[in-house]
Amino acid sequence: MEGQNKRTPLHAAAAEGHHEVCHMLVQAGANLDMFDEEQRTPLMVACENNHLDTVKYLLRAGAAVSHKDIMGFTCLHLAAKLGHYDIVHHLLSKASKYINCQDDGGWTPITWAIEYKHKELVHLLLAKGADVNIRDKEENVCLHWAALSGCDDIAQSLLDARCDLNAVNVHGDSPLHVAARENHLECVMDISRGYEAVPITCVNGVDSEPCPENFKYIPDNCVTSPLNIDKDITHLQHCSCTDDCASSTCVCGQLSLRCWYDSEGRLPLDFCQREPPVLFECNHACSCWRNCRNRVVQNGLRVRLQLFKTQKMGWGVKAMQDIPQGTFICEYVGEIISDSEADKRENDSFLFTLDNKVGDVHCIDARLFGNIGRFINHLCEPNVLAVRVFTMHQDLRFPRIAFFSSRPIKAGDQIGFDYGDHYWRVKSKFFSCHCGSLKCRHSAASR
Ligand SMILES: C[S@@+](CC[C@H](N)C(=O)[O-])C[C@H]1O[C@@H](n2cnc3c(N)ncnc32)[C@H](O)[C@@H]1O
Repeated sequence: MEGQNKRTPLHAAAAEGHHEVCHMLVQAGANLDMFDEEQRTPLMVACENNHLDTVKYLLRAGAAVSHKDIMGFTCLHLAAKLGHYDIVHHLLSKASKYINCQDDGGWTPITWAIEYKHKELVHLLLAKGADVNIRDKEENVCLHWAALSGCDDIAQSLLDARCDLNAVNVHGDSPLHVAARENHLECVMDISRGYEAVPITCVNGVDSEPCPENFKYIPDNCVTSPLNIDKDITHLQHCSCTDDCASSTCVCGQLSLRCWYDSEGRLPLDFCQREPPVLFECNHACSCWRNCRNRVVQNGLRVRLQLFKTQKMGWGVKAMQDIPQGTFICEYVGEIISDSEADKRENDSFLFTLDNKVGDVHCIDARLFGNIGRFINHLCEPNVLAVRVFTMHQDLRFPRIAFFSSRPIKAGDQIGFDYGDHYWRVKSKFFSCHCGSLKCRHSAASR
């Protein structure tokens, strides 16, 4: 029996959540999978109207989960779009294979959950294996939709699930283009503007301060006045290795005492943290290949980091993944200046001194030009240490400053190094340490 909109009595009972009536109708021979005008079945109608008991009953009675309506929506699409968490959860427990089913626009259930900002539902679908890189009819991936809806938590979860930040749709837009156009740059922004191999997001969950824009993100050190760094290739000490430079005969390894990197590019547990050796990586004068073992810092950032607003230390840097001890985190990049120039600069908050025993002292000033390293705060219980590294030049006055994890770091931990007692002797007149550690040595209370 069909009524208005070609709906059967079973559609009507399902729409109201009268599962006992549904049961009577099914017992009396009602067809479970009749379509209404929009090609929706009673199960779809129950899903749309969030009637969990009716959904459970109809599934037990044998209703099909796979049907699509005239838009190509399945039950999962309908429930995901409307944010019906329990219905989605139940459907997935019964028929998880439809999790990545596409509707006529090429959208999957998670796309709808993203567009309507159903955060918990997005997390559920991610946990159940939703594919975030499926392209819709316009070649958008999930991040495009997160950028459009402007939900930073969801964008972050999608990045963590390896959604492609560089995916380009048929209009030539990446998710960043979409976010920029919608004025939602705070949510999916890669503060490195694509200069790093992994995007660095920026999140402020503390106040309304926008992501810092008062500096230029640069991936390598720069100069603003001539410093005559010796980059003469004939001055480079180099190896003649034809293997992977893991052996003790590698000249570059010998310059560093030995090649410290293991096969994963990590420093070993016995690496001296109190006085780290200077590292000489292989360079373009060597005979080895670009992928030899003795090259890590020159390969750039590889771990996922986030710039975040701390409660009391301004901006800080957080790990977005577990990081084993000895892993290269990032470099401290900025403008290389002379010590005398550094003395003239009013703001010394971003200076890193390149002490050396060979000549004039220089500093890296990351105030105007810098990378993510400029946001790393002081921690009295640090989890990274600074190591001096030479890569494509060996002018001993200008080592690169590379941060390596000094202990295992958990996803979500703030990253920090020890600024040193000298720093705090000078700065304690103006402010005290807010690292929050029970072992804090520079807090107001510990003075
Ligand atoms: C290199 S910057 C680090 C990034 C900085 N938090 C920001 O928002 O740009 C150094 C400055 O951060 C702040 N800072 C870093 N560590 C701190 C700590 N443990 N306690 C208090 N302030 C800290 C101080 O203002 C310091 O001058």
